[in-house]
Amino acid sequence: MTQPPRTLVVGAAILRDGAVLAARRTAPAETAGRWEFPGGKVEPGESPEAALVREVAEELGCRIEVTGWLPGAAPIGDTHELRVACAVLTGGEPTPTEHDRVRWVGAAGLDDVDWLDPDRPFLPHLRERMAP
Ligand SMILES: Nc1nc2c([nH]c(=O)n2[C@H]2C[C@H](O)[C@@H](COP(=O)(O)OP(=O)(O)OP(=O)(O)O)O2)c(=O)[nH]1
Repeated sequence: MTQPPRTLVVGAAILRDGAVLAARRTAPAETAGRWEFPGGKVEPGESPEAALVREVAEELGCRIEVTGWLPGAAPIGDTHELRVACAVLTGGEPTPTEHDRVRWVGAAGLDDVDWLDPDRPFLPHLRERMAP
């Protein structure tokens, strides 16, 4: 039987000064305390880039510009999938409204962060983009 398409979740790897912004989730309980790329579900009729700009404005009160997508997509459970784009800040300073912490992580510290599992396959690609 054909499976229905997975709902796309997009995450923004916001890069500045050789570091990426990680955000710590507060809900739901299964994901609280784990770190992720800010973002969320793409709404019907919305482009992935527009979803990222919207979600980051909602979650962090700042503006970003998407600079390119990291390769691949990672399953989230049975129904969703994650794609991650690199982005740069174009206005404002990230101030979390839904996460309880944000932090800038350098390439050397990427593996030490307690990322959500679907985020991990993107880390080698991200490290390449962060190389000086
Ligand atoms: N935003 C984000 N979600 C991720 C990442 N990795 C990962 O597994 N997820 C999962 C967590 C959630 O189950 C799902 C995204 O849900 P969400 O709650 O952030 O999405 P949303 O803002 O559109 O929320 P909603 O109100 O529509 O539920 O994807 C990631 O790096 N960023």
